[in-house]
Amino acid sequence: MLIKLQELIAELEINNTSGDLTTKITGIAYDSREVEKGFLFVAISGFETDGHKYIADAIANGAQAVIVEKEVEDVDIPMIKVNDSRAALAKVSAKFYDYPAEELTVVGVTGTNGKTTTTYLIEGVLNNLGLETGLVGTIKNKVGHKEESSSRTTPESLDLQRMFAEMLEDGVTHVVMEASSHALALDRVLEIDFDRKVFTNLSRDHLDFHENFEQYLAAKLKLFKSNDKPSIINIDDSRADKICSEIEGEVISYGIEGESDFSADNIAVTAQGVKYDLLTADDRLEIKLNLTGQFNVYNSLAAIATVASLDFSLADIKAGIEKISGVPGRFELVQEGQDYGVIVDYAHTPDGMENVLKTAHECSDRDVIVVFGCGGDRDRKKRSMMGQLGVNEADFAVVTSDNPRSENPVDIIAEIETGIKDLERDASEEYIVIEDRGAAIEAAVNRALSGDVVLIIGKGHETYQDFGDRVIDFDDREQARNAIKNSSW
Ligand SMILES: CC(=O)N[C@H]1[C@@H](OP(=O)(O)OP(=O)(O)OC[C@H]2O[C@@H](n3ccc(=O)[nH]c3=O)[C@H](O)[C@@H]2O)O[C@H](CO)[C@@H](O)[C@@H]1O[C@H](C)C(=O)N[C@@H](C)C(=O)N[C@H](CCC(=O)O)C(=O)O
Ligand SMILES: Nc1ncnc2c1ncn2[C@@H]1O[C@H](COP(=O)(O)OP(=O)(O)OP(=O)(O)O)[C@@H](O)[C@H]1O
Ligand SMILES: N[C@H](CCC[C@H](N)C(=O)O)C(=O)O
Ligand SMILES: [Mg+2]
Repeated sequence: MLIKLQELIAELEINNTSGDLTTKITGIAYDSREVEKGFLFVAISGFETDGHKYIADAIANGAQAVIVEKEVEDVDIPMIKVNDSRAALAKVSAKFYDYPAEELTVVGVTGTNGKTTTTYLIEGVLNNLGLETGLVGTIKNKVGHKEESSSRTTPESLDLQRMFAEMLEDGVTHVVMEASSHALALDRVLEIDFDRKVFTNLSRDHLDFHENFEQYLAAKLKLFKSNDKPSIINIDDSRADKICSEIEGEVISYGIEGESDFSADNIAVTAQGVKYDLLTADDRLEIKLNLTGQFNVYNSLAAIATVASLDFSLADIKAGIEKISGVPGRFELVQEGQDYGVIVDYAHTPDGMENVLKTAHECSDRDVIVVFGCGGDRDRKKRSMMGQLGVNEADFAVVTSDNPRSENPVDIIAEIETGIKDLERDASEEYIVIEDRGAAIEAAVNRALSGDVVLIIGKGHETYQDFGDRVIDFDDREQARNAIKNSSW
């Protein structure tokens, strides 16, 4: 593909340019290491380093032009100076791939918890309706006929536009994607005109990145303010009113507590799934999900409301959603014939942890043993809160390591324990610390008695453990399976 630089930058707000703008561009990169001959390099001032430092590397790799947001001297390829390189990247990427999102029906899901699950449910239902679907999110990216592994929840704008273009080529008509707060704040989804926008819930997370809760909310709000297409909103969330007040288009509400367009009644939770009556203005319909927990009633209501708003019948939606067997690493049961439950879940926020512990108790009247840690280089304040939840909401906790990244796992665990030590009672007998995650899972499994539930949370579908300087293969489900086999059971 070849495009004139002039055309590529036509929609940008430009401060000044230098060099020949009729130069032909063969591709775009925001990382100098990805630049190939004839590429446009977009220099971004990052959090860790600064793309402007790598312009010479980009040129050495074949860059034909560069977009900058800072004054740079001695660059002898065409240069375009803008105010905001990330926004410029989103715009040139959409242009380069000829605005593929405009040809697709794009559903964006945001919220602290439940994005992945809700996108899987929506995509699963649409797929069951016979549509060609694409999926972009934490677990994987389904790009037309192929699957790509995912390193982030929402990819960079350039990567997203490339995926959309490939999806279109493969005949995809509907794309369901997670829109993380990072993506919204960093303009990764800037040039996407979402057809439906879904809000799951808001609780604390990522307060290492967003300065405070209000900024976190503001990032999420960007999705709903982006256009006047319908928004599907969880009306039971305490921020729903604020979000609805900012929405210009139609609001379709769902919830369990308040009055809403899509609500649930007669909820019955078991380890295998949850059953409820779906209520709309015109219908009452029993829904039997293979996913469990009250939180999945919310996720499924969001999915049903979204697909219904795209003019599909509730009967077809029910048939589709009931076929979905589960989402990898989300309340995933590990069964090796043992007489106690072992569940792997991705809860990694206080809210997610509380919900999942509540659900585990609903599935068993015996003890719930939780295994958890907290990720390094992420929100530190949640650590003590999760420590308290571990001993307060479970019958026994095994505190361990998650992905320590650049931090020392011992320090992270100490911060988790601070919450426990702050409690008025002496909770020292209610938990143990085992830093090695595999050994922690083994200890929890060995402790389980008939009917108990071992809940291993935080890593869900992840198949690695990130120690910063090395990443090892690690899968909670596999570890649990081996621990069960090796136990006296
Ligand atoms: C905080 C954050 O989101 N950071 C993202 C951001 O990094 P940054 O701005 O700090 O980049 P940087 O490392 O300083 O580098 C600056 C620029 O120089 C470039 N560079 C760098 C080195 C070099 O040799 N040549 C070169 O050109 C880089 O490609 C970059 O464009 O832009 C980078 C390029 O797109 C991203 O890779 C990086 O994601 C990091 C890896 C990350 O961990 N992000 C996480 C926190 C994230 O985005 N999480 C959300 C939410 C998760 C959820 O709750 O589901 C997600 O959507 O996944
Ligand atoms: N609607 C919900 N409300 C609260 N907790 C939920 C909800 N849905 C899922 N959870 C819990 O949060 C965990 C993560 O769920 P999911 O992966 O669907 O969320 P996510 O928003 O995609 O997370 P991430 O931001 O890390 O990608 C689940 O394993 C479950 O414990
Ligand atoms: N997408 C989230 C997932 C966190 C999962 C947990 N295992 C951790 O590593 O903290 C993040 O990158 O913040
Ligand atoms: Mg996700």
